[in-house]
Amino acid sequence: MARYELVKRSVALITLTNPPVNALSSPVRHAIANSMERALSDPKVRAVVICGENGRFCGGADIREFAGPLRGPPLIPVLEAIEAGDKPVVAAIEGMALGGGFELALFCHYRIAQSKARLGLPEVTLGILPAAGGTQRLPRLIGIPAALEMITTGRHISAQEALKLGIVDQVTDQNACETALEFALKAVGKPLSPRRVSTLTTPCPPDLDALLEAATMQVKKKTPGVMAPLACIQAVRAAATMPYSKGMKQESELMATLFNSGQARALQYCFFAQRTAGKWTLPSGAQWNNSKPREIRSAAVIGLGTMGRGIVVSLARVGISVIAVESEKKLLENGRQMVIGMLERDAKRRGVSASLNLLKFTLSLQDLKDVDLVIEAVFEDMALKKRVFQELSKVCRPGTLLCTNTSGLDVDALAGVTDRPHLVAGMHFFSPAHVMKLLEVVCGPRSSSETIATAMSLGKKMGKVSVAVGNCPGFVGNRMLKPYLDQATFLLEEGATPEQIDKALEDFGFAMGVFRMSDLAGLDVGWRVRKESGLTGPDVDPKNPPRKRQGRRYCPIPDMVCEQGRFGQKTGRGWYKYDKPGDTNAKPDPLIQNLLETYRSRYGIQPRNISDQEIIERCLFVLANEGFRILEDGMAARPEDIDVIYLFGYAFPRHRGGPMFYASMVGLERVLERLEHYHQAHPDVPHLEPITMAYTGAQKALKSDKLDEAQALAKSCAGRPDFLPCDGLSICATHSHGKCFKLHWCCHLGWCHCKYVYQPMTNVAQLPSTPVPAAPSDCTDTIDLSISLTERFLRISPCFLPPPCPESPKYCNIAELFIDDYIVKRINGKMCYVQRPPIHTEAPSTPPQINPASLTPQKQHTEDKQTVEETVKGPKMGHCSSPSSSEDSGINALGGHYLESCEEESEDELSTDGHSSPGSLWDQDECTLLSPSKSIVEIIENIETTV
Ligand SMILES: CCCCCCCC/C=C\C=C\CC(=O)SCCNC(=O)CCNC(=O)[C@H](O)C(C)(C)COP(=O)(O)OP(=O)(O)OC[C@H]1O[C@@H](n2cnc3c(N)ncnc32)[C@H](O)[C@@H]1OP(=O)(O)O
Repeated sequence: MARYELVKRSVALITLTNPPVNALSSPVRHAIANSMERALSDPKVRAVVICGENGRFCGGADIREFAGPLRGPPLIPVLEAIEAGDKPVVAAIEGMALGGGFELALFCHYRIAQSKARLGLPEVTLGILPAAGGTQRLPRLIGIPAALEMITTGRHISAQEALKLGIVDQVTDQNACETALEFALKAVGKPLSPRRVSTLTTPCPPDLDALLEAATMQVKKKTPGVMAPLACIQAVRAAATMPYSKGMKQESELMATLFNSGQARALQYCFFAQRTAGKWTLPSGAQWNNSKPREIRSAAVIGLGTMGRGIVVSLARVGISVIAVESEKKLLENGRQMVIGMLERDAKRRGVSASLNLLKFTLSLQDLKDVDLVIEAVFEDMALKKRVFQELSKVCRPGTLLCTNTSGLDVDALAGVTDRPHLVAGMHFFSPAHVMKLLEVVCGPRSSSETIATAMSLGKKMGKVSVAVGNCPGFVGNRMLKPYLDQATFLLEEGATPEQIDKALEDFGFAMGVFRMSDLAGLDVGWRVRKESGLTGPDVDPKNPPRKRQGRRYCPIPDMVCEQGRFGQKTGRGWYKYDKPGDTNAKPDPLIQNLLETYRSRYGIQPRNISDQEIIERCLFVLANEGFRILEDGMAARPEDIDVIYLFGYAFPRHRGGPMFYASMVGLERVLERLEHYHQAHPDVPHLEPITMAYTGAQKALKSDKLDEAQALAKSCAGRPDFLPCDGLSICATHSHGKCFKLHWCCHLGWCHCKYVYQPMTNVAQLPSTPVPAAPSDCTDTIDLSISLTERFLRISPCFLPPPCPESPKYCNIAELFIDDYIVKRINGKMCYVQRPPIHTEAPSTPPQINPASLTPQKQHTEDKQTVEETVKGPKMGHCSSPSSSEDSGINALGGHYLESCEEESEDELSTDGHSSPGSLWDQDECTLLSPSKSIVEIIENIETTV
C-alpha cells in the first residue's frame, strides 16, 4: 500500500501503491504512518518525498470506505505527523492530487507538481467537505476568495494555476518524483516553521462578511437545497475567524453533519453509478470486458437538424472525420454554417483550433461508402428512417455500422431492412447533442456485441456517459417519462395548477418543473406525436370518451393548450405566458387558469387541494415504478443505469441520486404503499399499479382504520439492524427539524422526512447528555406489508446499502450545526426558518493581512448562451434535416434540462434544488413572534404536514 525506499542515501521515498488512484484506504493510511515514523526516526534520512505509483499521486479518501463503519487510523493524525516532523517533506504530484490526496500534499512542507497534474477538492460533489484540514489550510495558503471558489465548486485546477495561486512551489515538465528528490535535498537545513501551513494566518479580506454572503447567495442559487456547499462556506468562515485548532474542530463537526446525510449518500452513489454504467452487460452475456470495440476513424451523420448538427460537432471535436449529409442544398448550406460556427466557438472556449478540416458536407448518400459508422438523425418517422436504412445498406461497405438516433422507435425494425442487422444499433443522443452528456446505446435483439461495444466506446470517446439499454418503445428514459408527464396533467385535472406542480418539483430539486420545461422544449412536438398515434385529432372515434383512450385515463388538456397555438416559449405562450416569443421568464397565465376551470366544470370535476407531497409522490414514485418494470423486462441491466439516464438526460437532482435511488431512500415499502393508495384512487391509471403486485402477486394486507401504521411498521421492522424504532424523540442527523415532535411513520423507520429528504435519525439515547425517554408501550395491531419489492431491489443492486449502522455515525449536537444564518423554530404551530442573531466569532490572534491572492475575483462559470438560444428556437419541421430525435419526439419534454446537467468543465456537477436547507435548531414554541417580516421568518411547513 506504500513502498519505502532510501534513495540518494539520505532521502526517504514513500510511494503510495493502491491502484487505480492510490486512494487513502485504511492500509494506505497505516503505511503512510509507519513510513513516516521510520523516516523521522532514521538518522540517515534527512528529507522525505511522497509520491504515487503509476503517475498518480492520490485520488483522495477511499470513497467506498464511507459506506461502512470507519476503520483503521484516522487520516488527520497521520497527516499531522508529516507536518510536525523535523525533516522536510516534499509532495511529488503527478496525475492528480484530489480530496484527501490534495490535503496530504497540503500537510507536506513543499509541493512539486508535474505540468499535466490536476489538483482539487472535489468533496463537495460527494456531499461532504474537505475534512482533513482542507477547509482550514487552503485559505491560509491562498486566501479566502480563491479557496472558497475551489472548495465550494470542487473544480480541478491545473498545475500552472496551482503555481500561480501559491499552492505548489514548482511545476516541472520532467518526472515530478525526480525533481522532488533534488528539491528535498536542497530544502534540508532550511527552517520548517514557515512551511507549516497550520501556523499561517489566513489572509482575511476586509469585506469578509460580504464575500461569504455573496458566496452563500451564489451557491444557494446554483445548487439550492444542497447542503455541502453551505457547510463548506461555514468551514471557510472558521478558517478566517478562528484559530487553526478551533477551525479544525468546526470542520470536523460540519463533516459529521454531512457525512451521514441522505445527500452525501446520494451523491456518492451517483459517482459510482456513473462508473458502473460504463461496465455494460447484455442478456446474451456480452459485456464490457469480453467484447472488443472497433476503432472508428470516419463517420457520417444524416440530417443536419438540431440533433444532427450536435452529433457532427461531438464527433469532429474528438478527431473523427465526419461526412454530413442533407437532402437539399439550402439545408446543407445552413447546416454547414451552423456546424462550423459551433465548432469554432467550442474550440475558442477550449483554447484549441477548430477541426474544420475533418468535415465534409454532401447531398449524396453515395459519398458514404467507405465510412466506418453512420448515425442517422433524420425526422422521427419510421417510414423515412426505413428508406434511409435501405439506402445505406446498399451504399455502405459491408462492414459499416449503421446507427439510428431515434428517441424511441423500434431499432430492430430498422435493422430488418438492412443486409446487416447485427451491425445496427441505436445511439440516442439528447438535445443539444454536443452539450448533453447522456447517450443511450440501444441494443436490438440482433445487434452484435461488437456493435454495442463500438457504440459504447465511441460514446466514451465523445465524452458522453453512455448507458446500454434494450429496444422497447421510448427505450429507458422516454419510456419512464410518459407516466411522469401523465401524472402531472392528471394532477392539473384534479385541481393543481402548473405553477404549483412546478414549484413542488423545483423544491424537490429539479432545475425546472415539468411545465416550465415542456414550454422550453416546445409543446407542438408531443402534440404531433399524439396525433400521429391516434390519441387525439380527427382520427379519434367520436364515441370514445374524451378522458379515456384504450380503456385508460387520458388527459386532453395538453392538446387543448396546443389547439390554441400555445407551443411554449417559442410562441410566447404555453403553460405559462412570456413577454414575447423566445422569452424565458415564465409567468402564470390567467387564461390557463380559466381553461382549467372550464375544463373541470365541463367534466364535473370538483377541484381539490393537492399537497406538494402528493405531487412528488405521484410524479416520482410512478417514475421509479416504471423503472422497476424496465428492470423486470430486462431493458436496463441495473437500477444504476436508470438513475444515470435520469441524472444526465433529464436533470434529476443529483443530490437525490436518481429515481431508483430516491425510491430506496424513501423506503420501498413506503413507495409500494403509496402507489397502492394512489392506484386504488385511480384504477384507470395502470402505471400507478405497483410492480410488486403486478409481478409477484404479493399479499396486500387489510388495514384497519384505527391501525397505527407507524407502530405497526416499526414492529414489522423490529430486529432489522437497518431500522431504528423511535419514540418520537429522535433527532434528524442532518438538518431541518431537530427533534421529532410527533409519532410519524418515518420516525419509526429511523428516517426523518425533511422536505422530501429522508434523513437518518438517531435515537436521543445515543446523544450525549440527553435523558433517555421511557420506552413506548407495545402495540398489538400489526400490518403485514409486503417487502418483496425491497428484497428484490436489494438483490438486484447490492450497492443500495441500508442506513448506517449505529456505530458508524458520529452525530453531533444539532444546535451547533447550523450551516447558515437561519435556525428552525416552531412558531404558532408552524415550522419556520428564523434568522439567527449575529454570532460573535472569535477574532484571529494576529491582525488579518491582505494577501494579493485574496483579491482575486471569484471565477464565474459562464453559460453557453448559444446553446441555450438554439434550443429555445425550437425544431424545424417537415424535412429530412429536421431535428429528429429526443426533442422531436415530444415525449422527451425534459430533454432541455441540459442547462444544469451537462456543463462541460465539471464532470460531477451538482444539480439544483428549489429550497435551501439550512441547519436547524428545534425549539418548542418559545418564540412569540406573530407577524414577523418575511425577510427574517419563512414558514417551512405546518407541523401537521411533516410527513
Ligand atoms: C463523522 C464522520 C467523520 C468522517 C471522517 C472522514 C475522514 C476525513 C478525512 C478525509 C476526507 C477526504 C475526503 C475525500 O478525499 S473524498 C474523495 C475525493 N476524491 C475524489 O472525489 C476523486 C474521485 N475520483 C475521480 O474523480 C476520478 O476517479 C479520477 C481520480 C480523476 C480518475 O479518473 P479516471 O482515470 O477517469 O478513472 P475512474 O474515474 O474511472 O476511476 C477508476 C476507478 O477508481 C475508482 N475510484 C476513483 N477514485 C476513487 C476514490 N477516491 N475512492 C474509491 N474509488 C475510487 C473508481 O470508482 C473506478 O473504479 P472502478 O474501476 O471499479 O469503476
